[in-house]
Amino acid sequence: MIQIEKPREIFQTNHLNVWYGEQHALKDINLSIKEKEVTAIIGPSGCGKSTYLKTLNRMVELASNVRITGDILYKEENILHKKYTVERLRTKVGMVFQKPNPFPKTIYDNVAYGPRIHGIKNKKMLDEIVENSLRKAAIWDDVKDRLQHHAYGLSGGQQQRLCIARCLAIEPDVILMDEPTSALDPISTLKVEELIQTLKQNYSIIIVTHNMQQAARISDQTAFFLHGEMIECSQTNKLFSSPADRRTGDYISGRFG
Ligand SMILES: Nc1ncnc2c1ncn2[C@@H]1O[C@H](COP(=O)(O)OP(=O)(O)OP(=O)(O)O)[C@@H](O)[C@H]1O
Repeated sequence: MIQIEKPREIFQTNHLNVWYGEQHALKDINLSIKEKEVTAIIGPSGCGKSTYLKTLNRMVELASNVRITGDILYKEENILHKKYTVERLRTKVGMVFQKPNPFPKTIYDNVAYGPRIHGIKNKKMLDEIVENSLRKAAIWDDVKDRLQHHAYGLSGGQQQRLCIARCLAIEPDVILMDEPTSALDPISTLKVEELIQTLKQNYSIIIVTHNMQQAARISDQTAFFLHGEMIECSQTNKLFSSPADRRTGDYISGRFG
């Protein structure tokens, strides 16, 4: 008998609550993120999408007066446990932001930055990591003859793929993407979407997007958030064709948000 392997869960959030002071930004979120799939988080402005993403790499802790309850299991270990260090987490969970944010350095040094921090000094090894990461981010051909040029000389779309290469250089398992194409033109957007489709063969990707067509095009499962609650999460085809909750239907058909 042929056994079809089900995707494993890489992240599991159980009864997750986040407050910024009095503001209850995430309310009892129970969500499983599957390995080597693309999970899209959608919902209107202020519903808690970015907060959820930033909780997964504990960036949310940078906000003042933040309080978190519940569990976040990454490969079955609770990352909110005080023994789990942020440094350890960030080697496994990389992040790409809305606006491309290369460091004010050369293209090479941007990608080599993470590996150098982790103690890799050997030039040949760094050269290999830089080339492989740029290839995986589908930008090697654009930059291979100008690795020592400043990253700011690249177009916005190229800068975003460079930031993805920088993230891949630390060999993460998970890539968090917070509206990664919202500052890009349609052609660059298409390239990044194609890249996401390729990357999911090896990485688990969680993407926050305002663009519902984008969620429908590139994700396997979609979660809809509203006022800090997760209203529903299901296979993307199902969520967009027959949502279980009326509020999801209203949002995806443009009745609000
Ligand atoms: N650092 C912070 N301090 C206080 N409140 C915050 C902070 N960050 C976010 N919030 C509040 O938490 C709620 C959720 O914000 P969040 O940024 O997660 O929403 P979002 O769905 O990502 O919104 P958008 O689509 O506009 O980016 C909002 O009410 C927001 O004002």
